[in-house]
Amino acid sequence: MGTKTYRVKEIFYTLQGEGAQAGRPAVFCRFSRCNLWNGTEEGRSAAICSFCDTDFIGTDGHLGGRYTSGQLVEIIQDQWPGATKGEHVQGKPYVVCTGGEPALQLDKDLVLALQNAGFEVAIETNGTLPLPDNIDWVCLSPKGDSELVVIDCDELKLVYPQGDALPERFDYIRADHRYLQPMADFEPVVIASDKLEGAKEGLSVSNTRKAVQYCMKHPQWKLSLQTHKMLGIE
Ligand SMILES: C[S@@+](CC[C@H](N)C(=O)[O-])C[C@H]1O[C@@H](n2cnc3c(N)ncnc32)[C@H](O)[C@@H]1O
Ligand SMILES: Nc1nc2[nH]cc(C(=O)O)c2c(=O)[nH]1
Ligand code: SF4
Ligand SMILES: [Mg+2]
Repeated sequence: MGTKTYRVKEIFYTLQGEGAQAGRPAVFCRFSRCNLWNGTEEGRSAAICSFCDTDFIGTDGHLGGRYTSGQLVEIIQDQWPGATKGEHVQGKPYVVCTGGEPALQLDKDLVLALQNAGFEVAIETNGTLPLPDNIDWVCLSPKGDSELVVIDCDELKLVYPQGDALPERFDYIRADHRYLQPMADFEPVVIASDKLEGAKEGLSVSNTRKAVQYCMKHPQWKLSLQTHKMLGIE
């Protein structure tokens, strides 16, 4: 029996840009592959999730590769200031498992290994696959008409507007926070970023307006802006 390896697109240290933890320093571990889109532009129109803003194919990004649990934990720990250098670790180390769809690969053992290394473990998931039950923070982001198996979460973060996934459809989901996140435009309109020239997508004025209006009419929903895109950070 071979040792299990995880396929990772990229690993980077930044601020969580979205939702209830926005502004919090975090290591992002972006797992390769998704079950709702094959990741190619040709495949986009036929995908269940057709508006994805992320390249999650392969293992060729920053610190990407195929890793055992031990290797992955070490690389993630290395990104946290001071964590492996015997210095005082400030703040609770925080890792966000994302992708692609991280639930295709993330398991209980890896979550536990990250926790044993001192990390609080978060996931960004589309909610169509079962999750390990020891994750500390679950951000559920439903897509189109896909069927959810995750119905309980810390935050529900719905990309808006989605014709097949109107907010009312998720009244039954238990969540401590409910966010609408404007769907990003693939022609960037306004972003206060020095990377504007190379940007493929950014904030959409009209989707943001629609989300603001919806939240003000239905105040159980709050607005989530992708602040990292405004800041020009990863
Ligand atoms: C790239 S996904 C990866 C994690 C997981 N597959 C999911 O969909 O939640 C990370 C987050 O970005 C959001 N997202 C993806 N494309 C977006 C877009 N065009 N505009 C706004 N948010 C988007 C997703 O809804 C999700 O909350
Ligand atoms: N800064 C930053 N915050 C994020 N929150 C969720 C992200 C994701 O792609 O999962 C993301 C991301 O890619 N960058
Ligand atoms: S489910 Fe998540 S990773 Fe997959 S295509 Fe949609 S936004 Fe992208
Ligand atoms: Mg992102």
